[in-house]
Amino acid sequence: MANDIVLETEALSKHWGGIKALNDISLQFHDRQLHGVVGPNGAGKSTLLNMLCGSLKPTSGCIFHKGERIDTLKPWKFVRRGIGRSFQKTNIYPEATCIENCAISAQRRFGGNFNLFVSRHSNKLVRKAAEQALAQVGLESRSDTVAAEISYGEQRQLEIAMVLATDPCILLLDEPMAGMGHEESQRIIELLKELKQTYCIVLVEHDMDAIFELSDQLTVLDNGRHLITGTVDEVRNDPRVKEAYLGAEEDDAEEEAA
Ligand SMILES: Nc1ncnc2c1ncn2[C@@H]1O[C@H](COP(=O)(O)OP(=O)(O)OP(=O)(O)O)[C@@H](O)[C@H]1O
Repeated sequence: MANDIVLETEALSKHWGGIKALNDISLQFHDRQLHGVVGPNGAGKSTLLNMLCGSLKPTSGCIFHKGERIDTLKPWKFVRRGIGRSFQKTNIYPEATCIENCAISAQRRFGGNFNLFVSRHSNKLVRKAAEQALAQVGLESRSDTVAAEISYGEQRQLEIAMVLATDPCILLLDEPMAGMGHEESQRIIELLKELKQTYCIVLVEHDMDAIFELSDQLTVLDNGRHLITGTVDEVRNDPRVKEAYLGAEEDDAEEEAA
């Protein structure tokens, strides 16, 4: 195993009854690279992320983190190992300030809960981690603003900060640009370009321009199957990919016409 592979799946499958949400997927994710995952609706992208962060157990197959098998571990152990995940829908506490949102996440790194018995030292560490995470995404000026009051784009940035506050080495990001305008997406693209110099990032995203711009490796899933993994150019020119997407577009057009 090349030593820059930080996360690996081997013949990973998730079946629900007769539904093969993901079937026999073997992938390697490298340190300091952004690995895009795309595919038509229902391809299995979120299912893959859910298994990579431990919240869903595979039906069969294995997941390795730095060569050690982890798919049998509890989800909190994935967090402790530095595997952090953001969600498709904004997952923040709207009534809490930005710094409090990050502190709640950072707390997971230090293993405690907010309570009267947390030491002053660990409170300081939590506060520092939260401040650092906010600064990483460029939201330090929003530190004391209630999360509900910042813009939608900033809320998505905050969600990335909340993952960063858990001190990850791997970021699993589920559609961080969903619902954003061009300018806001551009801000996230620049942020991810910077973050991928430090972290392994697995990015599920429907915005193809963003995925093409950001991905070092790109995987296409279709109907639970692995279609191809390669560079952006390799993937773009692959006839199977065009077919998977054109097929999907034709179906959409037929539905709209009906
Ligand atoms: N809890 C579940 N029970 C049964 N089937 C499920 C469950 N979760 C997902 N599926 C099915 O698994 C398949 C893959 O779903 P998944 O959400 O991973 O796709 P996706 O590529 O993320 O789709 P989208 O782009 O629409 O978010 C779909 O057919 C979906 O209906």
